[in-house]
Amino acid sequence: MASETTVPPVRGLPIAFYGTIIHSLDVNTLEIMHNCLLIVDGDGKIQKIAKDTPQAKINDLVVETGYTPDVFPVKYLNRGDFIIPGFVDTHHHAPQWAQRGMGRDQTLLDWLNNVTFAHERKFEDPAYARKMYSACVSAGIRLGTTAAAYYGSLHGPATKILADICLEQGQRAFVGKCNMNRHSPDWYREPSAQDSLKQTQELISHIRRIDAEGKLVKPIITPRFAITCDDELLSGLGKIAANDPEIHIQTHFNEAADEMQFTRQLFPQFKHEAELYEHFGLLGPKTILAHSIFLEEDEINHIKSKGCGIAHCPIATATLGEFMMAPIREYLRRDIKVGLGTDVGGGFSCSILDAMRQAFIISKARETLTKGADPALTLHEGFFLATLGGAQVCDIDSKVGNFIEGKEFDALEIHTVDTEGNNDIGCGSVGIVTPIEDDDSAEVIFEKFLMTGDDRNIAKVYIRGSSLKS
Ligand SMILES: O=c1[nH]c(=O)c2nc[nH]c2[nH]1
Repeated sequence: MASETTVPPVRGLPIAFYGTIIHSLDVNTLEIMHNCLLIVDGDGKIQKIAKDTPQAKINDLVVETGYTPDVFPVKYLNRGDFIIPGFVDTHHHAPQWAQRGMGRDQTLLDWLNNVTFAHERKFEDPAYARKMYSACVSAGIRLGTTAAAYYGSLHGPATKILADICLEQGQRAFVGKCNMNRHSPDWYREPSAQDSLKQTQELISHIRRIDAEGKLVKPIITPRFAITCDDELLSGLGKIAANDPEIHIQTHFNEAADEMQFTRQLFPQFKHEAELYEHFGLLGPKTILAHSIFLEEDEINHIKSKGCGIAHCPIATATLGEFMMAPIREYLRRDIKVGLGTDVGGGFSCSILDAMRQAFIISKARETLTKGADPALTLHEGFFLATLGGAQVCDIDSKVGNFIEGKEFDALEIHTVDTEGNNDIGCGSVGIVTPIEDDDSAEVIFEKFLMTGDDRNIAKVYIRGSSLKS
């Protein structure tokens, strides 16, 4: 009998780093910790952070923390190397991994009908699902995504496989199957609301069986959007959420002109989408709203009062259908939670670094359009969205997102200089990151990585203290 997937054990042994550690304390505050000793305990939790520690003091601190220096592994980071928190992808369609960027010239609803549904249908085959999802999850880890909110296809069995794979590979994940019982081709539609709800309950039970404490993988209710869910289905999902305060929810929200028009036609009784999803009990502090482009004033107040988070997906919204720009500056001004999403496969890239760079471009365009009223995102803000902001949107910021003693160590070890001290050769282990020069400060090196680095610079990926990329 095949054994069931279980939570991989944590490393079991402590590890420590000494060098430059960089993280966000909040949206406005980037902290660069120099000569920092960071100790991770055997359970994968950050046990000690000691900034500005002279090298000669390391042994004393190791002893103070309860370890024996002779046998304690301290990893000394070279100049050009640093540690940052892992990236959080707040919006990712795993079954679209092999169709990224296809059909960009179409409007959203045409793209779903002409490109996407046919592709997602392939996930009725569990063997295909296993092959694609394994590749998709390992690519995300390689690119530094330590946590992701995944939409599966409509298939319960394939989505269980996605959850299994996240657990097997050790990625932190929210996994949901798409609920959709209308307004899609009959060959890609659930037969009834009852069937969709049953498959959802079974998926939730499966995930809670393989990861009972939700250490890595958690279920997430995933009404694809109101167009594909009838009233009975939306009410049933709202009831599941009402009876399960721990459950997360994700959906698409105010994302395109054709989508908004059709939604209004289907639900004329609601003044906007916020009222619609609220009516069905689907808005709360654990709800992730993808896109959120065209919100009315009242709607913004609504989602703020409910504590919802926004998955900003600037690649998809700028390249699929019309060019659209979510009002991110306004959301940040109002203290609404915002993170970044790759939106694979409306988004062509599965890299959060790419999503961050595109967020800079979109925010520049908005700054110009608003004549400076909505200033463009700063580098620090972009990095915050990619890390702590994403963790807030997924409601896991008490566990991960930055380096605070007691949090779990989800982190990336960045190298911008190879073992010979070179980085200007345009190839090899450090890729084509902008050359590091002798007088570059840690902040300059960090900016060079954010703006020009790629997965070759992500030398190690740690989730709960275990290294997943070697
Ligand atoms: O970017 C998107 N991708 C999708 O698969 C989808 N479905 C509904 N709305 C959507 N938007």
